[in-house]
Order: sequence, then C-alpha cells, then structure tokens
Amino acid sequence: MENHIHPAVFKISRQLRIERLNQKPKLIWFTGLSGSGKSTLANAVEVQLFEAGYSTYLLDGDNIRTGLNKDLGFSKEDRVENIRRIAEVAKLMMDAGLIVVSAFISPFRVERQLIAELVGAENFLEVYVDCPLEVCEERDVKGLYKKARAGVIKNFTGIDSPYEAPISPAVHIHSDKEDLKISVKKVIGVISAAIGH
Ligand SMILES: Nc1ncnc2c1ncn2[C@@H]1O[C@H](COP(=O)(O)OS(=O)(=O)O)[C@@H](OP(=O)(O)O)[C@H]1O
Ligand SMILES: Nc1ncnc2c1ncn2[C@@H]1O[C@H](COP(=O)(O)OP(=O)(O)O)[C@@H](O)[C@H]1O
Repeated sequence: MENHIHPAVFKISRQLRIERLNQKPKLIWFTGLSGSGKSTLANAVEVQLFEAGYSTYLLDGDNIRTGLNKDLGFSKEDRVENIRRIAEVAKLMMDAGLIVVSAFISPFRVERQLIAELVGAENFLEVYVDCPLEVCEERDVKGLYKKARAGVIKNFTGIDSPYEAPISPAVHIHSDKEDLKISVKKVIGVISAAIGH
C-alpha cells in the first residue's frame, strides 16, 4: 500500500551522535521465562556499563507495559506487537547513540530474528537467561505462576503459552547454577568485545 510518507533527512546524523558519545550503539537483549532473572541481570549489567562511563538505557516491563504498551495483553498477537514496538524504540535510542539493555520474555524466535534484522545483526547481542521452569516456578517472584496454575491467569509463558529458546545466543546464562556476579561477568565480557573496549 502506498502511504505517501517521505522521511526527512536529519541534519544531525546518527554518526555525529555516535562521535559525540564516543561509543558503539548496541542492543543487549535478555530473553527468558518469567522469573529466570532477566530484570535482575539486565539491571546489574546496565549499572556496570553506566559506572564505566557508557550512556545507556534500560527497557523493561515497568517502563513499557505500563506506558507505551499498556494497551497490549498476552495473546500471541499482542506479544508480537509488544516486541515490534520495543524494537522500534530501541532502534531510535541506538540512533541517539545509546547502548540499550532490554529485558522481555520475547518468547518467539522469529520475532527476535526480526529485531536483529531491524537494528543490524552486528549490533544485536542476544542473552539467553536459561532457567528450568521448575526453578522459575519455585522462585515465583511475583506469585504469577501460582495464579497461572490455578487458571486465574491464562496464556502464561511456560504453562499454557510457548517459549522458544534461542539456538545460538551471544551469551547463554544458567541462572539456576551461576550466581549473579558470574552471570554479569559473562555478559560484560561479551559486550566489551563487541563495543571494542
Ligand atoms: N500471561 C503472561 N505470560 C507471561 N508474563 C506475564 C503474563 N501476564 C503477566 N505477565 C507479566 O508480564 C511480564 C512479561 O512481559 P513481557 O513484555 O516481557 O512479555 S512478552 O515479551 O510480550 O511475552 C512478566 O514479567 P517478568 O516476570 O519480568 O518476565 C510477568 O510479570
Ligand atoms: N544468576 C542469577 N541471575 C539473575 N537472577 C537470579 C540469579 N540467581 C537467582 N536469581 C533470582 O531470581 C529472581 C529473578 O527475578 P527477575 O529478575 O524479576 O526475573 P525476570 O525478569 O526474568 O522475571 C530474582 O529474585 C533473583 O534474585
């Protein structure tokens, strides 16, 4: 469909912003089951990067599902739209020169593939926060697994909605076996190589 949209050419380019911030924009994408440790790990990684002097931003349920995406639920279509919008926001932030850290279940492999294509595969670092469902359920940080088992919450990832694990993530974390410090070190090691520091 022809949409008659003609993008404007910006005087301040992505390259100029990158030069000012003196860093390579990246998207560090944490994926995994609810309770696997995405938020905890993404926060800890952002703190390390920020304290090392990088300009960063964290995208997480708190600032997305309560704002931009508060019209979306957890059907397959809504999850796909949730991730599509987040990827577009992340891309804008990368245009602004930032290192973006994100923590979403993002259960579908094909959607994560689309994010990589949108921001450029070389800028996309997928971190799989792997944790057995039994352990996530045992942690039940927000009490949601209990509700899902009781049928109060429908379409809950891992219970009655699928999670497709990454096949070759940049980093594979086993949050049931490693402690947080080790996991952060692993992620920072891979990021440091990617951002050239
Ligand atoms: N049905 C269902 N399934 C999974 N998760 C649910 C559901 N309902 C609410 N929640 C809470 O929403 C958080 C997941 O939101 P996401 O935006 O990351 O999900 S998705 O990527 O669109 O699949 C998730 O947060 P995390 O625990 O941080 O993953 C849950 O707290
Ligand atoms: N190695 C680890 N990495 C991250 N979280 C861990 C780890 N080990 C234990 N945890 C705990 O698991 C829970 C994960 O919760 P959270 O970060 O909210 O997960 P998610 O964002 O994936 O839903 C937290 O209580 C955290 O302290």
